[in-house]
Amino acid sequence: MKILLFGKNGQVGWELQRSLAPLGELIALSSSSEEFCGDLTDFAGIQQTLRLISPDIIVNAAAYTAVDKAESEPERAYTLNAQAPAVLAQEAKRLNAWLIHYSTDYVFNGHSSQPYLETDDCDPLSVYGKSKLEGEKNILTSGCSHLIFRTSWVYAAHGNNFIKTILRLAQQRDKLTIVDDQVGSPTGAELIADITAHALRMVKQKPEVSGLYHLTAGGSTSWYGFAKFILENAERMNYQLKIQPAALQPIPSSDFPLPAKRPFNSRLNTEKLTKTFGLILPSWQTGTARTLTELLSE
Ligand SMILES: NC(=O)C1=CN([C@@H]2O[C@H](COP(=O)(O)OP(=O)(O)OC[C@H]3O[C@@H](n4cnc5c(N)ncnc54)[C@H](OP(=O)(O)O)[C@@H]3O)[C@@H](O)[C@H]2O)C=CC1
Ligand SMILES: Cc1cn([C@H]2C[C@H](O)[C@@H](COP(=O)(O)OP(=O)(O)O[C@H]3O[C@@H](C)C(=O)[C@@H](O)[C@H]3O)O2)c(=O)[nH]c1=O
Ligand SMILES: [Mg+2]
Repeated sequence: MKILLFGKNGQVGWELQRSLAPLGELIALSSSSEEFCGDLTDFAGIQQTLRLISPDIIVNAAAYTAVDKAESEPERAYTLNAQAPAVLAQEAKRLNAWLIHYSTDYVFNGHSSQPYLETDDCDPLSVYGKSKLEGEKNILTSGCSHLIFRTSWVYAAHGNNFIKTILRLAQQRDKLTIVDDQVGSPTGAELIADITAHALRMVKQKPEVSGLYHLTAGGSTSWYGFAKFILENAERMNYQLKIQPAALQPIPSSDFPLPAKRPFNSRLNTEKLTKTFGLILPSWQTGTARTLTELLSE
């Protein structure tokens, strides 16, 4: 089995390099790869790469993920998040290959009080969310076999994320205010990569699993709850903090204006995933604690 991975240096891409390696021949590309074009803004180059390699499975971990910057750079966000997946899907269809892709909780408006189902209506509030939703639709309508995993609040030891931002700010600032009215599930890139590999072991025997799945860690919290958990663990691990966990200040989103609007409710219902693939999803605290150990014991 030949697997072609795009976006190998991102949070999820990095972990996929590890989790997909035992499944077959893995070719992992970044935007600056030299032997094959891995730049998803170069559609002709990507098409050529796919035709030369002719993979059985295409995994797309590359994306435009700068949520606020996307508001002023919509063309680039749409190129990477909507049009590039369409090119990958067309080629997957042609090659009879599977396309594995990732999407986001930000496709929802967050007005619901329940965790969102795959069948719930989408209504993204931001350019990032809109561009990701268009990417999903382009894959669905292409007719290729696919797995689209919608995940949320991704962190990892490798890459940039909320955990690293909070650890840095807690060493620099005297005061830290964190929004407490947006809730979701912080999800480790390790978990996403491991579940991707698990699912890929099944697709050959069960092609009917093709579809869209919500994939997050278990449980939920607010960004404030996430930050507090990070600092409590960091303190226990003797990480020098200028701000103690109890000094973090919960605030409403309205007190933290940003260019992009975020959903208040980002919780995703993951039953379709756990039932289809026979999985149990560990709590967000388990993965976060593990990543903190990895980061702070270096
Ligand atoms: N981060 C999050 O909180 C969440 C992410 N997701 C989704 O999960 C997926 C993985 O996200 P995550 O790992 O966090 O993303 P990262 O931001 O960590 O990585 C994105 C990767 O995309 C690559 N990339 C950017 N531009 C290009 C390009 N022109 N050609 C090829 N690659 C490019 C970057 O590589 P390079 O540096 O080489 O340009 C980078 O490695 C994405 O689909 C994202 O939308 C979903 C929910 C939450
Ligand atoms: C740094 C910081 C952030 N915040 C708030 C702002 C925002 O509402 C929330 C999270 O901030 P961030 O900018 O880190 O997160 P954001 O970029 O919105 O994260 C999103 O990324 C994309 C790619 C996704 O797909 C989503 O699932 C989600 O993970 O925390 C504070 O309240 N205080 C702070 O000091
Ligand atoms: Mg961000």
